[in-house]
Amino acid sequence: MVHTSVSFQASIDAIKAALPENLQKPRVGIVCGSGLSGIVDIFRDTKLVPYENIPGFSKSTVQGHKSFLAFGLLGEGGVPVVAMLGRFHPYEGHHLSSVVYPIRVMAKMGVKDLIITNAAGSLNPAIPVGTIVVVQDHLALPNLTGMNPLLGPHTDPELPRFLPLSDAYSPVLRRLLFLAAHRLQLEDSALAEGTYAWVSGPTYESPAEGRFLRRVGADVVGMSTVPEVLAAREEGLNVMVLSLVTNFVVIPETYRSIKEEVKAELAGKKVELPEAETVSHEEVLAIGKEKAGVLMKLVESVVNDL
Ligand SMILES: O=P(O)(O)O[C@@H]1C[C@H](O)[C@@H](CO)O1
Ligand code: HPA
Repeated sequence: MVHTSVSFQASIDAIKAALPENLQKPRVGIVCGSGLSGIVDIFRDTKLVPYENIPGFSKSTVQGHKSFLAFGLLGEGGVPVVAMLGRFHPYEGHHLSSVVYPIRVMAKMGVKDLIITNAAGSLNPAIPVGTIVVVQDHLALPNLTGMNPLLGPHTDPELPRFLPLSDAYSPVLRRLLFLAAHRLQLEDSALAEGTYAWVSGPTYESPAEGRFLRRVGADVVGMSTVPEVLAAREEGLNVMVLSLVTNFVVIPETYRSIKEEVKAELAGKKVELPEAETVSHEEVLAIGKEKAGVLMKLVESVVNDL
């Protein structure tokens, strides 16, 4: 799908037609990761707009993702916000321009700050399951090899052609996050800082891939977020990313040697078969459900302080 200023205006008109006046200019955008859409429960004056009613929007097909934009007021100050209850991943077959289309629409509606959440696997033994990682950098092999949402003709002279990424993750928003954690009396170990590796999915990492990502400096890995960050930065938004660690990436130090096992078996030894460790989307969603409350409170508190 080719997105033009005409299609953006059509999307915005359709959205605004479904909203009361006080929700039409959201200040903060939120993208909800797998199983993390519960934040809408603490919005006030909530209005849901189904993606199917918005020209240019696709439909999210992943379990744990809905297909609504949720508008409402958040925090004591009643900050107008918009949340994507469900995102688009390239592995679902969405073109990268469709993946980032809602981000551009949010920016064109007036959003200034974007808080992106996701579920991610930990590559770092010091970052256990349940930790919220405040992303400070990313490693995006797809971007480096030609799968970059900003590829293509430079049609909007208002946007930069060559986007720097050294300052992609706002220190201002991250500071507010850690102050919020202090106010909420979270334990120090509840939060970590780290680098998010973006992979296309939908396969989880092989052990060698996990080891590679760890060695090149990634702390967590996931299948989303980076395209959204790029589009948001191109649109001039301040961005913060919170990754909820839902599993460890399986990175064995040594491999089971079938060759040696067969030798042992032929020599008459009984060979114990170890249970294979794997990760599943069900596990990802279960941890999301368990920890969504903390994430929600942190986001509310940051929005309150903006
Ligand atoms: O949308 P997010 O990044 O939170 O979802 C993660 C990555 C995959 O879509 C899925 C794998 O379990 O969860
Ligand atoms: N790998 C990639 N994406 C993920 C993972 C993972 O281990 N967990 C949740 N999303």
